[in-house]
Amino acid sequence: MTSHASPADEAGHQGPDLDRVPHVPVPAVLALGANLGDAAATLTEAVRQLAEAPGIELTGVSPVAVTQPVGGPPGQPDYLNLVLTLMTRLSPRALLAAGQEIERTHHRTREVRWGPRTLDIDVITYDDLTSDEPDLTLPHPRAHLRAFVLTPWSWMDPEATLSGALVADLAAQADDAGSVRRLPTGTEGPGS
Ligand SMILES: Nc1ncnc2c1ncn2[C@@H]1O[C@H](COP(=O)(O)OP(=O)(O)OP(=O)(O)O)[C@@H](O)[C@H]1O
Ligand SMILES: Nc1nc2c(c(=O)[nH]1)N=C(CO)CN2
Repeated sequence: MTSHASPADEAGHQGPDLDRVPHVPVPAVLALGANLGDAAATLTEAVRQLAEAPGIELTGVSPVAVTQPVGGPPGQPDYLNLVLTLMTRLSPRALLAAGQEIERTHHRTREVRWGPRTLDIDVITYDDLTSDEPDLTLPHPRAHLRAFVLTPWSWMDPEATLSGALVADLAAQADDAGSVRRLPTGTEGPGS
């Protein structure tokens, strides 16, 4: 565990320093989603890009989930989702930026909130850091409600916890629990 607290600023606001580079690698969890183009190929490539990114060492790749879209415009294709665990020497914001850079290489655009996308990479947790900053809220503010994140995470690590709760329990309680299924074995995908 590392301390990320920064001194209170002039307004008395105290928050984590999201640009702080850790002294030792810290654990983090990322969630990936894709529902445009060849989503399986995109996820495979994105996992490879993250594995090769400086300052990131992947420690786990979940099986791929086929998930019905949550929110956003109607008529979107199903998503493929997966979760990665890693150790990183990057600061929280640098880890977010690394994911966003990879999104850009897959021509990710941001037009409609929760609209279809070639690739989305969310930072779910970074060490034990909590942040209310709009550009990087930690843990991810909606992850605990999303079976499309929680279920593949629990497949990979049945003991995983998020903010003190068992991820598998949160997955079972999520509104979208019934619309997440495992990509059939033998299908192309980074977790297969
Ligand atoms: N934990 C986080 N992981 C990724 N982005 C975050 C996080 N916290 C805040 N953000 C900010 O959210 C902004 C919008 O991100 P994005 O376009 O990926 O949202 P979304 O995937 O459509 O929706 P959601 O945030 O519900 O997953 C980003 O510019 C980013 O700075
Ligand atoms: N099934 C599914 N639904 C979503 C997803 C996603 O990755 N999978 N991402 C969203 C915004 O991040 C909104 N809705």
